[in-house]
Amino acid sequence: MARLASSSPLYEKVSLKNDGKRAVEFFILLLLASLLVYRLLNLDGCGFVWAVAMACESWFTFIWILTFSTKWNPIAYRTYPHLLSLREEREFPPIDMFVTTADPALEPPFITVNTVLSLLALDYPADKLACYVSDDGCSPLTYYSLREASEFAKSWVPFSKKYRVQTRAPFRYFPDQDSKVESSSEEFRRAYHAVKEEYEKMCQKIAAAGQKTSPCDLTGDFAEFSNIDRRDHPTIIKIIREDKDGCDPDGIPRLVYISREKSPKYHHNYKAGAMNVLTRVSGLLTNAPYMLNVDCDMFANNPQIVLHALCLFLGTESEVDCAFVQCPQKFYDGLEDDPFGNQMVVLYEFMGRGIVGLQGPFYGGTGCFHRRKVIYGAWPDDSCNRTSLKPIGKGKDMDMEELVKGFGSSKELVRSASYALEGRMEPVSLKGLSAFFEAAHQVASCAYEDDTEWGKEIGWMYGSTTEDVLTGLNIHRKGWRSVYSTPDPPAFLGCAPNGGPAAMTQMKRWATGLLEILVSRKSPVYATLFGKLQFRMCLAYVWLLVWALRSIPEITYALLPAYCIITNSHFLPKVNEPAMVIPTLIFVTYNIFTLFEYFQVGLSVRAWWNNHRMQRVTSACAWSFGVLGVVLKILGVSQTVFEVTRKDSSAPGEGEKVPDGKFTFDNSPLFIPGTTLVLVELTALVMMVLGLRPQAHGGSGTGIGEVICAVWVLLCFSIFVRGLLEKKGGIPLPTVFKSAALATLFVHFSIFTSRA
Ligand SMILES: O=c1ccn([C@@H]2O[C@H](COP(=O)(O)OP(=O)(O)O[C@H]3O[C@H](CO)[C@@H](O)[C@H](O)[C@H]3O)[C@@H](O)[C@H]2O)c(=O)[nH]1
Ligand SMILES: [Mn+2]
Repeated sequence: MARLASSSPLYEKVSLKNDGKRAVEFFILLLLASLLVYRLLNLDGCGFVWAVAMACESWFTFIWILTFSTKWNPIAYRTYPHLLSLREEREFPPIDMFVTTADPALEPPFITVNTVLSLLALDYPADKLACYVSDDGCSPLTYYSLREASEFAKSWVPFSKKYRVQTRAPFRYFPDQDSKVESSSEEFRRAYHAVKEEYEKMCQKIAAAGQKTSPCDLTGDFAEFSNIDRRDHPTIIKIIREDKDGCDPDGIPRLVYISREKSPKYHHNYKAGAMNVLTRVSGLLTNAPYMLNVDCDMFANNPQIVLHALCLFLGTESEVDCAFVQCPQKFYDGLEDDPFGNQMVVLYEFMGRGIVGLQGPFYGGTGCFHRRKVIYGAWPDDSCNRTSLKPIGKGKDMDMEELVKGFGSSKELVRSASYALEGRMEPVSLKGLSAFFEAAHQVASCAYEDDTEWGKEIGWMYGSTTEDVLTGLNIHRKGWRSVYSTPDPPAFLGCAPNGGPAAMTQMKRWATGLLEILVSRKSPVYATLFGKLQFRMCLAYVWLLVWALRSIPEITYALLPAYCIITNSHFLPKVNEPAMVIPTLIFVTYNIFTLFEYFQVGLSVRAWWNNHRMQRVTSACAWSFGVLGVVLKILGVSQTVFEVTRKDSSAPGEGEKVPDGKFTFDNSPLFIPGTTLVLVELTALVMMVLGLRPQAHGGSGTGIGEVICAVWVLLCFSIFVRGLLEKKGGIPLPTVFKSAALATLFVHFSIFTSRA
């Protein structure tokens, strides 16, 4: 495709480096180093506590080095889609859009429908778009809802394009617009009320269908859903909307529903498995060179997002610079001051942009545009074969036999894959829909991937519950770079889980999946040694993949003040020692510095504090179970699982929502570490106040430092203190008892070791 004259580039790359911040970060690094030196110099006679503290602090220094390196050169991309709009429509490449959903109860079809509607209404020639929905829940309600949505799209798509609606997910658009509409033109008002009425009808139908055991009679078009077991059923593929008369750029994109075959005999590999089926089925029908994928709750919030992404794909000098375009995950209905610390704004802004300045953003699983050929395992053109794995897709010398080995036995799929790898844009010409159905059922079956490269070298990678990071890493390993797109308004918005069990479970899954990658053969260390992953990119990946491991030193360090108070010893210098300056400075500088970062992106002190303390809670409670999960997997005791996050439905009449920012507890063992920590610190402080402690050895008893630290830990875990006191919504008694038992053990252990 011809590129525009270089005088009007489609995008710009801007460096956001900030020398002041670099200096402070370096200063903190120096402080950490001097603390370690101080510990080393005073090793004699200090014993166990000293060594433990030093080990933890070495780890924190290591993490800081990773952070420091990653944040060094933050980058932003600015894209100019209006320049792209000047081009002829026929120059625009086709895009396949994938939506995954897995459970109609945790992910209400109403939400999926809104996401799909927002995609169908994107500002892009409709005949170049196709939307594929994968339903791992095999739910007739989801299918029913999508059919209704497709009907409604007939009014919604032209309406939103004609009036340049910004938010094209109706459930977000209408409530927001109601107050403004009365001051608009007569014509708009009429159109608005008409389309709103249709929308409400659709909602009512979906809600009514959701109330019944099955949404309608499971006959006719629905017959395949009757008596179905979602864990054991044949493939269901439905073309909800096809492109009958060929090209109509002003029409409505194609919409396809897929529920892949499931069988207890085959592991379905969760989302990665679903994505691979979507890739194959779409390869047969449309075979677009670019693929957008979103989670079912991540609606398109910027209707121009495809154009923004194409600015990057088409504007980069060489393909190697842009394997995929990732948009950051942002959330709608974000609670004020981020009480659960899961909006990740600051994380994306500084760490995220820093990574963008390295080899490009990690793949985040949603809001991402991929090149199909990269997903098909292609290497950048100039690459030499540095690993034992054969590079696929080297243009002319493509070997048919190799392709069948990689892509499986479907002739149609192999042909379409060879087109994609060669960069030819046409889809395979299947003779009519029945030929398509036959081939599509074949590639969506459980057994299709046997003895192929799917999940290993082709498609979304298997073996981690964070398949996104693993898949992205495998792309970066080949030397590809990726690009970040942050248009205004934000490209996609999704829903962040509420605080409590849902958020903790999600964090546990992430930590587990990330650690699975670190200990696997696909780890970034190998990728740097034997592949083309850049060294500092490797450090950035390590920073992410060690999330779970960070829980161990963090819990240990949080226990140290309690241990010292109980045993009347110390792990910090005394107030009268000059060395006390070092930990004090670290504490003060670090906190002021991070606070400043929150101010930089316009957030409040409260948001900073919430994130800081929730980080400690997540680490102690969720990440620690990530370590446990992976250890059990390595020992062969149990497998890791992908537990789907509950999405709160804003569907009208779907019951009450509780977005009051209150952290809730349940019986899950995830809450035991936090409860135990709180009980231990409290016990220590009480023992100190009541004078129940042993005499200090030679005047080296607990100092003020340890007491401040214990109080700080209690402040960080204050939701647990509250949870202990509250009857309703507090920590369940069984959890309290288990934690109390652990806390008692710890106190006895401490006293025992100090006597020994
Ligand atoms: O067996 C499964 C399990 C999940 N999903 C889909 O995967 C997506 C993500 O699931 P969710 O429960 O929302 O997980 P999150 O933790 O919110 O997802 C984040 O983290 C995942 C990796 O852990 C990535 O895959 C996601 O893209 C990213 O948004 C959803 O659309 C699900 O429908 C499936 O299709 N099949
Ligand atoms: Mn999600």
